[in-house]
Amino acid sequence: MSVAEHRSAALAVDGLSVRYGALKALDDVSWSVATGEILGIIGPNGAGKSSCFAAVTNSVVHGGETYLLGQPVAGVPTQELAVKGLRRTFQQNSFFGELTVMENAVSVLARDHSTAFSASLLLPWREAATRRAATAAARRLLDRFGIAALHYDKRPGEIPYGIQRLLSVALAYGNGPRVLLLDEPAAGIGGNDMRHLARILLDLRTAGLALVVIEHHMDLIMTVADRIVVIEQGRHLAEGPPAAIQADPTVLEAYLGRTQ
Ligand SMILES: Nc1ncnc2c1ncn2[C@@H]1O[C@H](COP(=O)(O)OP(=O)(O)OP(=O)(O)O)[C@@H](O)[C@H]1O
Repeated sequence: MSVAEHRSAALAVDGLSVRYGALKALDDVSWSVATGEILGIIGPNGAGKSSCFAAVTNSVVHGGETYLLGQPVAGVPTQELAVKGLRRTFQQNSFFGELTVMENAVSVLARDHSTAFSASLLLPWREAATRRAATAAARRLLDRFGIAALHYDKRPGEIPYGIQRLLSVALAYGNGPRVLLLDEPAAGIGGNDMRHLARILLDLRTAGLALVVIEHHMDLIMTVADRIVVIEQGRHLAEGPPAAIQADPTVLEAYLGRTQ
């Protein structure tokens, strides 16, 4: 990968390697995503896709370098990366199960705002105004992800599963990162929920977010991604636009062919 590519990408990873004991889960994998682009990452179960996200967010020991908005960030703690604009979701839904949907949204926005915003939540004379502002911001966040008001006062476990998946993405998005990594956002959903998710991903792209999406649902990823990286057994197998990937004999042999 050239120096120019590092500088122009929203996120670039160069030579990522991850080992779990004797297992080489990821071996010298490189890719990048630009602002306003959706990069899809596909590959068979256990190929090393989630390990990519773990390495990029510095939550696992790894080799290689990561550049966020042109700056090397390999040693930056995960929480600090989130503040710098790199956030992720996990395969499992992730929210506070005892809080309502609205309270979950308010709490991530309080986390993402400045410490002054969070501190002001504790000052009694500013509390009412701050809470109103926080609730209004949380409504805007939930609305952006198509989460209807009828769900606001429920706990996440009480809302339909498709909406739970969107809530996980909304909470990771918070006050708006520069790069969002989504690990199988469509896991366990289908039909209208999938179409809804696709629309939201395209809207986020239009708004200038860089998105990296790991996905097993080929319909979804081939529809929304601008470019696809294929990983197999920890290695970068292929890369290109969806149509080229779908027609690539190596990919068909290694991955897509097995699902047909
Ligand atoms: N914490 C861990 N400790 C040991 N081995 C792990 C760990 N996490 C992942 N692995 C192994 O590393 C390999 C890559 O796993 P990874 O989860 O990155 O693959 P994946 O492509 O995301 O798979 P899937 O599509 O099934 O989620 C697999 O063999 C997996 O069993």
